[in-house]
Amino acid sequence: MAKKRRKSKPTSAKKRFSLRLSKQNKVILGSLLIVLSIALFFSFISFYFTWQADQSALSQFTDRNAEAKNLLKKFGAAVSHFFMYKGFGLAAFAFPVLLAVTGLYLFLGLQTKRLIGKWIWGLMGVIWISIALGFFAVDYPLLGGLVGYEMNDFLQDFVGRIGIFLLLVFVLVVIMVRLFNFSPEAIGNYFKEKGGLFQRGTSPESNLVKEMVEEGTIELDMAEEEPEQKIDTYTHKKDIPPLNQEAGLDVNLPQEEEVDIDLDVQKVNEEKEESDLKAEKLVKDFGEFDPKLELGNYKFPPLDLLDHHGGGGGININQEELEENKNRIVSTLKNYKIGIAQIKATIGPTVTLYEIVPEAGIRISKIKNLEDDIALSLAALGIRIIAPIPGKGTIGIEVPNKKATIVSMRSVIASKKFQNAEMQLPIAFGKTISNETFVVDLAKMPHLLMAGATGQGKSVGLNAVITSLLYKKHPAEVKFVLVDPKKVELTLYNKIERHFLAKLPDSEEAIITDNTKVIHTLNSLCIEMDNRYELLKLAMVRNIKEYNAKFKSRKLNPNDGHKFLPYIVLVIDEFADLIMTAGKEVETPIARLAQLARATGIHLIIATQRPSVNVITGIIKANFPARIAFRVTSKIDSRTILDTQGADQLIGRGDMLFTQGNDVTRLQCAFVDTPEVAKITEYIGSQRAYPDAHLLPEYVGEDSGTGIDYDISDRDSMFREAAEVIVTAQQGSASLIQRKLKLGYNRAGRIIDQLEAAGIVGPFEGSKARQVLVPDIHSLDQLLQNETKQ
Ligand SMILES: Nc1ncnc2c1ncn2[C@@H]1O[C@H](COP(=O)(O)OP(=O)(O)OP(=O)(O)O)[C@@H](O)[C@H]1O
Repeated sequence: MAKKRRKSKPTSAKKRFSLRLSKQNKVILGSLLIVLSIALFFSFISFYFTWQADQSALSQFTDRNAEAKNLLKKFGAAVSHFFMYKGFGLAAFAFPVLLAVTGLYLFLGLQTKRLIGKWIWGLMGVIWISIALGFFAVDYPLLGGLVGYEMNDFLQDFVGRIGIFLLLVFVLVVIMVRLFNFSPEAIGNYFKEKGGLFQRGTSPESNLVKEMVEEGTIELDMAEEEPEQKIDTYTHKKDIPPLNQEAGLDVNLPQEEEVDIDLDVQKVNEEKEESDLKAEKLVKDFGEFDPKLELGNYKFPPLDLLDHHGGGGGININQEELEENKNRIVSTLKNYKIGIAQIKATIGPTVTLYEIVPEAGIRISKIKNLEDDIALSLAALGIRIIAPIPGKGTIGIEVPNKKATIVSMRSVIASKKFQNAEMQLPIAFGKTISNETFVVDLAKMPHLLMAGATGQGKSVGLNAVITSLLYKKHPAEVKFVLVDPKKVELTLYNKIERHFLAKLPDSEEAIITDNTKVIHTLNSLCIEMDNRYELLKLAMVRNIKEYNAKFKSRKLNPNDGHKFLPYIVLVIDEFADLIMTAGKEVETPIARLAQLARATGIHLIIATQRPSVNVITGIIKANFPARIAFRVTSKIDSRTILDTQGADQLIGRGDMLFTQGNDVTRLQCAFVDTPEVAKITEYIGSQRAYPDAHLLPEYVGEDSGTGIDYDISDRDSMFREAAEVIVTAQQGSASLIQRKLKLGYNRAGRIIDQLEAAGIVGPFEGSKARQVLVPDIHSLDQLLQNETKQ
C-alpha cells in the first residue's frame, strides 16, 4: 500500500508535465531542437576552418561592423568557441547529435523517459573523448578542448600519464559493458550465430534425408556437434533474469493513469515496447528458447529401422492387365450405349484409375445411374465409380490391380514431400491413386475419425500416424495420450513413456486400458485445455503456434506460469467399446475437446470397428470433419463415416478413403509392421529420457469432491489467502489459486475441496469453474468468524 501511495505522486507530476507539453508543443520543441542541432553541427565544422579569423569577432559580438567567417556567423563562432575551444574540442560534436535525437523523440511523440540515459551516456562519452584527445594529441589542444587539456593537467599531477591511460581504459571498458553489453558470452554468442547456418543445415530432420544418401556418416558428425551447443546455451538459461523483475512496477501504471486517456495509451505502448525490447535483448544475449534443450542429445529414429516390404522397386506395370481392363470397360459401357471418346489410365499401388471422357451428348447422370450395373458387369471386387471426378469433366472407374504393391512406411517417410513438410503435425498416410505421397497436417484437420471393419488396416493406420510424428517431432514438441481398451494394440509404445507419452499424475501405466481411467483422462484433458486457454489469453495470442513462438522469443515470462506447450495427440483405438460402456461420460468430454481443443494444440484421433450411429453420434460426427474409412461391410456403415458410399467397395489391407470435408481421396495406407514399431520404440526408449511421462492435470472425480467434512484445524495454511483470492475474483477454480498463490495443482485441488466443505465454493461442475457462494470479502470474514465461534 505504502508503495502505491508513494508511486502516485510522480504520476500526477508526470500528468501535469504531459498536459503542459501537448502534442503540438512537442512537435514545435522537437523541430526547434533538430534545427538547433543542425546549426550547431555546421558551426562546429566551420569552426575548425575559421576559428583563428573569428577570435576577434568574439570580443565585438555586439558590433555590427565586425564580421565573423563562421558559416553561422557570430552565433556560430560564439557557440563553437564555447563548446569546442573552451569546452570539449572534437567531442562537442556529441551535442548536436544528442539534441537531434531528443528533437526526433519529441517530434515523433516517442517516450522521452529513455532520453535521460542517452544524455548521461552521451555526456560521459564527451568527457572521456575530450580527456583521451587531450592525452593523446598533446600538440593539438584544440582537439580535446580546454576541458580535455585542463583535466589532463590536473590528473597528471595525481596519477601521472600511465595512471590517466589506465583510467581511460577502465572507463572505456565500463562504457562497452554497460552500453553495448560487451561480455565474453555475448562474443561467444556472436560467433555461434555466425556458425548457426551450418547447424541449421544439419537439423535432425534434414539429417534423415542425408542419411539415406550417406548411410550414417552425417549422424556421427551430428552427435559430436550438438551437445556442445546445447550445454553452452543451457548454462545461459540459468542466468536469464526473470522478465518482470524490473517491469514489476510498471505493470500497475496504466491502471493508475486512467484519468487521462492520451497518457494511458502512450504508457501501454511504452510498456509493450519495453517488454519487447527486453525480450529482444534476452534473445540477443542467450538465443531463442529451445524446448529441445533438456533432451539435447536426442536422436531421431533412422530410416533403417523401417522395412521396404518389397515395395522398394516401385509399381509394376502389367501392360496386359491394363489392356484387358480397358477392353472390358469399353465393352461394358457399349452395352449400355455409352460411347467413349477417350480413356486414360493412372496406375496406383493398389488400384488403377481409368478416366473416361464420354462421347459428346452423353449425360454424366446416365452413367451415374448405371453405377451399380457397370460395377457388376466388370465383375471385380473393389471397383468404385466416380462420376464425375470432382473438378474434371471425366468419369473415373477404379479397378483393383491383380498384384497390389505394398506402400512401405519407409518410402513415405523418406519422400521429399514428408521430409520437407512445413507442418505442425505432419502425417504421411500413404500414397494416392496416382502414386503420390499423401501428407496432411493433423493440426489442421484438426481431429480424425477412423473406422473400418476388423482386419482392414486400422491398427496399421494408427501406427502410421504415430510413426510419422515420431519421425518428425522431438519429444519436447508432442505428447501422446494412448487409450487402448483392447490392451494389446498400443502396448509397444510403453517403451517411449518418458519421451512421448502423457499420463495422469497418479497412474502407473501411461497407456490407458481401463474405462474409468479413460473418463478421468478425458476430463483431465479438458482441464488442460482450459488451463492452456488461460495461458493463451494471458499471452494475448490466438493459438498454440503463436503462443510457442512468443515463448521461444522470450516474450513470455515463465514466472507468470508460462511454459512451452507440447502438442497433445489423444489416440483412442477402440471407441465403440468405450461409448458402449461409458456413454455420455465419454461423449461429453470428447465433444467438448473436439469443439474447442484445436487452438490449444490438443488433437483427437479416434478409431472404431463399429461405425454405427450409436457409436459415431451426431455430436461426434459434427466435430470430426476429417475422417478415414477402411473397408466396411455395408453401405450404411460407409455413409455413417463418410456421408457417402464407397467404403464398402474397398479391397481391404490398407485401402482407404480419406475426406476432410467434401472431396473423398482414395489412398493406400502406408504399411508399418509391429516389429518395425518395436524397433522404433526400442531406439527412442533406449535414449536419455525425461524423469517421468508428461503429467496431465489431476482430475478430481465428481463424487470425490462432495460432502467432505474437513476439520477446521486440518485446513491448509494458505486456506484463508485462497478463499480471499477466490472471493475477490468470483471464480472458483483450482488453477486460479495455483497461479495466484504459486501452489502445486494437488495442493490447490485440496484447498478447493476445503473451500467447498466450508461452503465458500459450490460443488464440482465438470471442467467449468465452481460457483463462488460468498459475494465479497466482508461476508467471507463473517463466515469464517462464525465458524470459529461454533
Ligand atoms: N497398409 C497396409 N498395407 C498392406 N497390408 C496391410 C495394410 N494394413 C493392414 N494390412 C494387413 O491387414 C492386416 C490387419 O490389419 P490391422 O491389424 O491394422 O487391422 P485392424 O483393422 O486393426 O483389425 P482389428 O480391428 O481386428 O484390430 C495386417 O496384419 C496386414 O497384413
